[in-house]
Amino acid sequence: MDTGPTQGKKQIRVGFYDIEGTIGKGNFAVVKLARHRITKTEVAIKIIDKTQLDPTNLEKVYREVEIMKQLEHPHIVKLYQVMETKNMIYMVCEYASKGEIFDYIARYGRMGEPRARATFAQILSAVEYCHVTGVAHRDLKAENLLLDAQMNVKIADFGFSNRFAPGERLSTWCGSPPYAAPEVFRGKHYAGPEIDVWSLGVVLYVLVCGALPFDGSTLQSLRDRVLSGRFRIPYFMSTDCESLIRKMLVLEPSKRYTIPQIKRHRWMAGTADSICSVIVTRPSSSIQEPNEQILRLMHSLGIDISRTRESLRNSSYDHHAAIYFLLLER
Ligand SMILES: CC1(C)C(=O)N([C@H]2C=Cc3c(O)cccc32)c2nc(Nc3ccccc3)ncc21
Repeated sequence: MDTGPTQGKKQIRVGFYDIEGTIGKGNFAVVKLARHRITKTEVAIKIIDKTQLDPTNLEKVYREVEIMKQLEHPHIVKLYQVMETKNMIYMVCEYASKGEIFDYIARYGRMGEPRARATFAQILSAVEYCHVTGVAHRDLKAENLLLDAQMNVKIADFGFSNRFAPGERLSTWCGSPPYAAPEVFRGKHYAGPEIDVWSLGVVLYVLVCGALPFDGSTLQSLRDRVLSGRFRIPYFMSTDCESLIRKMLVLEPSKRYTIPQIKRHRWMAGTADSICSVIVTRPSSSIQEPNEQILRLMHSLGIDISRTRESLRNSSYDHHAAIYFLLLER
């Protein structure tokens, strides 16, 4: 019994993690703030009760895990470890301590365009990386864009994401209505990236205006607004910003800007040199070429690094991998 600083209050533990609080609750999942007992790093653990899920939603959870295992980018929440029991799945993830961009804007109001540009460039590099990796997020919205302690963007919640392949069409209705593309409202089939671009257009509008471009008191009135493709441009929005948003919120998917076109737009000028654009062209990862310095540090902690190498190679996402990723973070 740990009678240390908690003065006898029972520390709840999951694996090597001490639970410290609750960050959020979903219908079949709860997200807890926790701390790794060895590295003392804060993490966010998404705890899913499998017994509450029907086979379709269970399949979606496993797909989310598989997709998150594949993604490694500075502006995407990192998955460190997966633990599974008969009834539960525990996804140990990077903790974005400053919460949702949505709440940040609700509290501090719209961002000035320079701030919005820097934030949007981070979001864009993460989404481009997903598309290059063959993944469409499909639920991009201000509520899923988190901020870490350094105010960097961390995209969360790949619950709706899916792989897309050129030529293949997806059809599931997903995402949040104010961010959903017209073709999704029309129940049309779509490839994937172009509905993320529409949502990015809505996100950029929200960052700059602090309000949604399309809204409505009923789903029907919202749908009509989206399908009209008309939205208000406030007096304070620059013409360059308006021009970019109008190229993303295009009704016809084939005429909508692609991410490379967005990056070249004059409103985005000056963000191309950010580190992330380098990573997209060469998606190297610390999984394929483990960081030898971290392995040496683990060895000095008495941790078996041959087990760690094997765990990284097999994408086991077990305790060894978690310690490696957590030490890499610092
Ligand atoms: C594991 C993971 C990725 C996750 O599933 N959530 C949940 C939980 C709350 C929530 C939300 O409010 C919006 C999106 C995702 C989520 C996380 N929340 C955080 N930070 C946070 C901090 C203060 C407020 C909200 C979120 N970091 C990592 C995650």
